[in-house]
Amino acid sequence: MTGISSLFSQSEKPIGICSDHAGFEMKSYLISLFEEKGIVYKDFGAYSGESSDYADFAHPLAIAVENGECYPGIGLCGSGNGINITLNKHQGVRAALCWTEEIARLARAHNNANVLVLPARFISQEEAYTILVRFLNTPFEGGRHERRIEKIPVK
Ligand SMILES: O=C(CO)[C@H](O)[C@H](O)[C@H](O)COP(=O)(O)O
Repeated sequence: MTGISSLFSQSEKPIGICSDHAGFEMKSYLISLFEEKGIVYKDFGAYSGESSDYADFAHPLAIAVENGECYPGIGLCGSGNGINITLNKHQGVRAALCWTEEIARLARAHNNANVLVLPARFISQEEAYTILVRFLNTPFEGGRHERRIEKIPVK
């Protein structure tokens, strides 16, 4: 598997990233990796570990992914559910809550997920790194999965 930096060089857009307070520490860890590897990103908050509301950060990230400003997105909260539910209110977002490398692979290969959501209170930093690298390095398979994702938006 190739690493974060080699994959990201294929994207012309910054990674968009957000969390609430529960995901702040893990977001900071991922941002430190981006900075170390020269990966361009845009941080949509939270900007501290002080108690906050995930929707305040998830909506701006979702809009940035929808309008093409950022790709892919990464969202983090305690369980991942609050951020994930909010992101998926946006028609142009396919956010996938991933807690294993295999689920991350399937989120890209089958669902063409454009936002990775991590449950920060339930995985280690090492697991987050592995999940993220797998997500970034897996292409969408298309075929039958294309037909299925085309049926997702509410008409
Ligand atoms: O929205 C969530 C659960 O669905 C997130 O995990 C939040 O981070 C969590 O609810 C925050 O909980 P806290 O007790 O306010 O820290």
